[in-house]
This record gives sequence, C-alpha cells and structure tokens, in this order.
Amino acid sequence: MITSITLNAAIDQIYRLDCLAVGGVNRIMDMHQDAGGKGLNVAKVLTSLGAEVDAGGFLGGSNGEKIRRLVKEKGIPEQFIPIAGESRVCLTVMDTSTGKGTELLESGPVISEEEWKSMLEWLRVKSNQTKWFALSGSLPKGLPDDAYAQMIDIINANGAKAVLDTSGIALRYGIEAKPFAIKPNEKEFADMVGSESLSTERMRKEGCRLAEQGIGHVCLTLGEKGALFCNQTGAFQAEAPLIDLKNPVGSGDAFIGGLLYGFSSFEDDVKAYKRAIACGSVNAAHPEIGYSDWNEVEDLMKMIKIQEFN
Ligand SMILES: Nc1ncnc2c1ncn2[C@@H]1O[C@H](COP(=O)(O)OP(=O)(O)O)[C@@H](O)[C@H]1O
Ligand SMILES: O=P(O)(O)OC[C@H]1O[C@](O)(COP(=O)(O)O)[C@@H](O)[C@@H]1O
Repeated sequence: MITSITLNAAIDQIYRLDCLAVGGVNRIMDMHQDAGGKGLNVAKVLTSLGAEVDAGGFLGGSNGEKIRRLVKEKGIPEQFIPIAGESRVCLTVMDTSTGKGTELLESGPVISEEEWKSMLEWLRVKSNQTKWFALSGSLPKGLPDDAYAQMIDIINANGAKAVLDTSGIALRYGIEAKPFAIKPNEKEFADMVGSESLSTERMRKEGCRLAEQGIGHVCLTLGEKGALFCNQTGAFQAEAPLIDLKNPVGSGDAFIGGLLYGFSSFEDDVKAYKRAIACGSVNAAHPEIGYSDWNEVEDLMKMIKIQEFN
C-alpha cells in the first residue's frame, strides 16, 4: 500500500487558449478542473498504473468538498482531515501556440495547531499500516518549516519509507530527517544549494553528498533533459524520451508515481528510475495533469538508457 499525502490540496484548473496576451483580453477555448496539488497527482498516476494507493492531507470549505468528490470519482480512497480554512485553486493557463503553461498557484488555507496535531496523530497510526509514503507539495500557512521533517521522523520510526517532493525551507528541513528519496527539479536543487544554476558535475557532486549522508535516492529531475540519480552505489543519468509535448505540469508528480510504483513492487533501482522518467514523459505528452497509462509507460521505458557516471 502507498499513501500519498497532500498538505496543500487544490482544485487544479486548466484554461486552454490560442495565444496568451499578458495585459490583454484572453478568451478561453476550454476549461478543465480536477483534484490536484502534487500528492493527489501522484495518487492519480499510481491508480492509473494499477497500484494500491490512498490519499491523505487537509481539505476545507466548498473547494475541499469538490476535491473530495473528484478524488472519489477517480476511485481513490481518501482519509483527508477536515480543516476550518478553504482549500485552494491552482490555475494553469495553457498557451496552445507554444505548448507552454503559466501557473498561478494560491498559497492555500491557514492550518491551526490543533489541525496539525491531528495530522501527526493520524500519521502515527497510518505509518504502522502503510509501507510507502509520498509527501508532496508546498506547506500551507500555519505549519512549521520542519513539518515534513516531523512527518519523516514518524514514518522512519515506524520502519516505513517516505519520498519527499517539496522546495525551499521545507526541503532543507526535510532532508535533515533523511527521507528514503527526494525529487527536486533543477531549479529547486540549485536554490537548495544556494546557486543560480548548477553544472551537471556540480549536481552529481551535491547529489552524491546527500546520498552519502543517508538519503537513499537523490533524484534530480531535469525536465525534457531527463534526470540524474545518486544513491549509495553511484550516480546515474538518463535522457527523457522525445515526446509530442502537450502539458508538462504534473510531470514531476508522475515521476514520483513511477518511482514509488517501481520501489513498492521490488523493481531494481535502474528499472524504477526508468519507470519514473517514463511516467514523467507520458504525463507531459498529454493535456491532463497527473495522466498515466501502463502501456505507454512500458513503451517509453524501452527507449530510456540509464548511464552510470564514471
Ligand atoms: N518536455 C518533456 N519531454 C519529455 N519528458 C519530460 C518533459 N518534461 C518533463 N518530462 C519528464 O518528466 C520528469 C519530471 O519533469 P520536471 O519538469 O523535471 O519536474 P517538475 O514537474 O517537478 O518540475 C522529467 O524527468 C522527464 O522524464
Ligand atoms: O504544492 P505546490 O508546490 O504549491 O504545487 C501545486 C501545483 O503543482 C502541481 O502539482 C504541478 O507540479 P509539478 O509540475 O511540479 O509536478 C500542480 O498540479 C499544482 O497546482
């Protein structure tokens, strides 16, 4: 069983239009809404791949009710903790002439101390029943900067494993608690290291340093360039397959879905890494956020070559 936790769940809303005119009048071609926030996208991908997954986190207000209904419609069991605040809307404006998405992300509700305590209590019980956790996305207001670190401590103490996908200060603290895996993208990793941008060699060096400190898998995703992986045995790199790009939003979440599918079904590291990249690329080749399909993933996996750094 895999449990995917979204502390800052969202209604993911996509507006598609011909060509975005910033500062002008834009008429929308079509609009789509789905349950989102990073962890829910991970759960959608895992469900499409046929994995046993459930979802947790915080939900509140009428947006929260809508998210709960959308999650149910996808057949994903959920144990969200109700909160007093209103869950957020995250808007992606897809410019179909360039294939580029502009994301407008609300910061989300304020979580009270009581609500946070309920989450930690729930996790203490849950991590005795579930082996694998995805902890994904930004922290809503009101939570301490070390919120993910507190969660990872509980998960590790119960012998379960956490894959962490967040950024900024929450990532810095989270790393201290030694999650099983982390997945920053290039920019998030450069921010973490305190640099504008990083060469491949510097990414490898910094990634391997973290792996030596006890993070099982440091996965650095590089968008269309693929990903770089560091673990106890070394560093590996793979290019992403060439695809017809439709919408890259949610590709990082799909990558986590693939990684968790692989590890939870005892695939070796290289196969799990290939599955993760393929899942990211399959998502990017479709307009929906958090899209996956078993056969498409298997086909792309055959095209991916993992190379070890010397
Ligand atoms: N344009 C693209 N072409 C092919 N694969 C892509 C593309 N964009 C993303 N991917 C796949 O999705 C993975 C995660 O994408 P990335 O953009 O790095 O993550 P995030 O969404 O977290 O920023 C990549 O490692 C790659 O496998
Ligand atoms: O929790 P955050 O970091 O604010 O991000 C939320 C947004 O991230 C997404 O999950 C997309 O994430 P990725 O493109 O990084 O995979 C959107 O669906 C969502 O609206």
